[in-house]
Amino acid sequence: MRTLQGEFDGSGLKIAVLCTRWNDDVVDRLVDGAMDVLSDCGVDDDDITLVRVPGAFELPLVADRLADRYAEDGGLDGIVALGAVIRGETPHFDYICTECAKGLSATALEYGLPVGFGVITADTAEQADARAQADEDHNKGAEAASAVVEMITLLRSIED
Ligand SMILES: Nc1c(NC[C@H](O)[C@H](O)[C@H](O)CO)[nH]c(=O)[nH]c1=O
Ligand SMILES: CC(=O)[C@@H](O)COP(=O)(O)O
Repeated sequence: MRTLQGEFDGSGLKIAVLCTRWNDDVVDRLVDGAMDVLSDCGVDDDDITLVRVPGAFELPLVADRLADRYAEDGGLDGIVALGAVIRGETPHFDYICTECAKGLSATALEYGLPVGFGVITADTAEQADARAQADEDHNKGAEAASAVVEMITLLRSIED
């Protein structure tokens, strides 16, 4: 039986980290978690581009624009999308979360580009805080970055 599995060797990879300004007290900790994982995987700091967008609703458009501009020429190997959407009084939360996830997934599929979904969707600030801890097992940014590196290497193994 043949098994295909990604690795966590990020040497030479070019990664874009997208993050929101909304809830930056949480999101900045997701960025820290993602950067720590990318560094641990051997991604060169000079090969990481950090892009800040207003909110989670804007993540897909910027992800799509980056993919369209850089994915084809080898200028981008993966995207880590980070945000924190915290439910309020109205259904606004649902629309933001749905469109954010749908849009990021559409870009991944359209360009064959790994996009890590590091967007916390929480009912309370406490839930969001619990998913942005320094411990990478409790940090959605670390989780998303790890998934991107693994997916890039897995997809390359399929192409071989
Ligand atoms: N409430 C949250 C938002 N709302 C803003 C939207 O994402 C968007 O920027 C606005 O609707 C303008 O288009 N964004 C978050 O990332 N997190 C939230 O909790
Ligand atoms: C998730 C959001 O958009 C947040 O701003 C909640 O806003 P609202 O209380 O108006 O639903």
